[in-house]
Amino acid sequence: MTDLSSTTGATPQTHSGFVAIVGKPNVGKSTLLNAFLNTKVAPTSPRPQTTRRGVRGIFSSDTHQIVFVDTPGLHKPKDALGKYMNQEVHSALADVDAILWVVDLRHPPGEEDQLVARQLRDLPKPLFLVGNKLDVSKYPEEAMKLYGALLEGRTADTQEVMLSAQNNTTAVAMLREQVLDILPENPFFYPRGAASDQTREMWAAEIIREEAMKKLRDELPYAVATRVNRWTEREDGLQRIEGEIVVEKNAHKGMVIGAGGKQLREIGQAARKQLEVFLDRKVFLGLEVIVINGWREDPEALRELGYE
Ligand SMILES: Nc1nc2c(ncn2[C@@H]2O[C@H](COP(=O)(O)OP(=O)(O)OP(=O)(O)O)[C@@H](O)[C@H]2O)c(=O)[nH]1
Repeated sequence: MTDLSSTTGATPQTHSGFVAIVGKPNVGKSTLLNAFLNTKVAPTSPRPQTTRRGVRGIFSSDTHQIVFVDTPGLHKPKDALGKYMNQEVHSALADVDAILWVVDLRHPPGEEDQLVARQLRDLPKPLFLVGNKLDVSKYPEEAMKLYGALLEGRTADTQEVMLSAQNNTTAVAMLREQVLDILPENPFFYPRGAASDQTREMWAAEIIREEAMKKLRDELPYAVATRVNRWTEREDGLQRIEGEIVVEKNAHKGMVIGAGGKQLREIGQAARKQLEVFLDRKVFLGLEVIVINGWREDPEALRELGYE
């Protein structure tokens, strides 16, 4: 990056743009986003399809701003929620200036990667193929070649990077620099200090959902949504947050609450701990489980829960 302002005396030109992070579920997209920003704006969990909304994370330097659009993992949809998630990916790709395609170097490409590659091959936008989980991959170079081959014939700018989003802050910072370098000349889209466009309530609800998804078994993790309805701050700094875990059937309610309320308590404790770390404040977290029948197939309920 060259800053001409010191030699010309002109106001420094700003560069900014939207960059989508795409890839199949569970490859580490949200982990990479959080690493780019050195903070937690997106939920991560060992379960695929944790991310449901195109969360935006924002990184700003003096002259450059990247607005990251973290997308849900592209997959074959099974229900209206799944369709919503895939649409989020399509619209993210149409609106961005560059794309980061994250792949898991532990495995060769599968059907879902081919699905992603098909969407990316003819897209006339700069692309970074990011081979992630380098720390735990046995044959990273071989895997990377196979992923690269899926893009054969692509004419737009394509760069390849292998790294570990979880453990390699230097490589992540270098990739961020490469992305900054290709941003078009634009005014900043967000204030310099902003890290995300989510409200604090949406952010907290996603942390609660992350903890719920980690604890729940079988299909249940995908049948829960979360929201935060009240957030008040006491004079001594205590944050009082009241949230709901939404399930789609009465029968699921007890499964989330667990015997004697044990499981709900554990979800609440884990979420509260995370919230306290990130807010650096004491948190009281009240959690309730409510039923909205068949919410995953109900457009109105999906809207109400913020999936629109
Ligand atoms: N060993 C290792 N694990 C990683 C790395 N990056 C991510 N993970 C783990 O991979 C899992 C999935 O990470 P996420 O960031 O939630 O993946 P995602 O692609 O956003 O997943 P979806 O929300 O399903 O689309 C988590 O358990 C992460 O801790 C890495 O570089 N190395």
